[in-house]
Amino acid sequence: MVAQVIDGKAFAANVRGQVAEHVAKLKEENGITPGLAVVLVGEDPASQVYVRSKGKQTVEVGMNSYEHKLDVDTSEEDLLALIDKLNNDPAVHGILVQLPLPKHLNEDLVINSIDPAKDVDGFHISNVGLLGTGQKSMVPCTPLGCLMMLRDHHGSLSGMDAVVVGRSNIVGKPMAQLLLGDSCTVTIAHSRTKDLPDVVRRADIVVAAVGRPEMVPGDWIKEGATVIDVGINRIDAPEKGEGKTRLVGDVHYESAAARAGAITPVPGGVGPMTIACLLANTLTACCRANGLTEPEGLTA
Ligand SMILES: Nc1nc(=O)c2c([nH]1)NC[C@@H]1CN(c3ccc(C(=O)N[C@@H](CCC(=O)O)C(=O)O)cc3)C=[N+]21
Repeated sequence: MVAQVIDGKAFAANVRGQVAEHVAKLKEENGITPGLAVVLVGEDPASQVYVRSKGKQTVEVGMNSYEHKLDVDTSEEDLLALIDKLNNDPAVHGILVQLPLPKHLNEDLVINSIDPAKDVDGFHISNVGLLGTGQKSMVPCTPLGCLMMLRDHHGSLSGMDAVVVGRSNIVGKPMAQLLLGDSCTVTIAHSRTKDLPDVVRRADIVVAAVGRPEMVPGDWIKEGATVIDVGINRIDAPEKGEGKTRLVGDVHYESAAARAGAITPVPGGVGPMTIACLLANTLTACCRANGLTEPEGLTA
């Protein structure tokens, strides 16, 4: 089988188009402009690139972008004070604190100080609990983007065997909850899983989210399965010249594409969908904050 490539870049452009349409309508009919605040502590170059592209796309869909760049040794007190200010700012509908934070800051404490209604990452314990009990919540962007692509490709996911490789709070666990919500039979596998290759071979849907370059080879993939590759790993690419690098996923793309029914590429797969879903979540948060009907098809 030669896999159909799921074009996350095109899919994300479509989601952003839908968001932009709703934003325009909100402005026109209600005089409201959604606002997203992004907080970056420190100067990690990869984070800076990512924050810049979020800011740019936020403005492109017609929303307000507020960037807060804080010094790497910002105190917890100062960071919490900023979050408190953003929580109480009516122009801000979504707050994202870029992770990871410098070591001296307590990530759990910081995330849980964000107003859950503005927690567009869906990381606040209150949103985690709401998702786990099937109640309306803010859903983490990466898993939401994966779910949208899976639903688009399959229609119903009911009864499918899904294996999520990776158990992180930001991808693996919420992804499993979403798949369960769509009536998949869900397995969460991880580094201690026995017979991992055989566990993955059972899957109709494989979501790889471990952060290890090309760790899932093609011969773990069941013929015709759908493969969602969440990993974005930068590795050396001496074949491109000295000091050059390239991006690869957690899946060995070529061998997996030879067996899968459908597969997301890296780059151009899950990554762009993550940002598109961040914008969708900001719009959703804005609609909820104003008691307005939220957009269809942009939430879980
Ligand atoms: N609170 C928080 N929320 C996040 O969602 C969050 C975060 N912190 N910290 C950092 C990670 C990383 N992340 C990415 C999203 C999109 C691409 C993306 O669009 N990547 C492009 C490639 C970009 C390139 O060429 O480097 C792609 O996959 O096609 C990458 C990385 C969100 N993160």
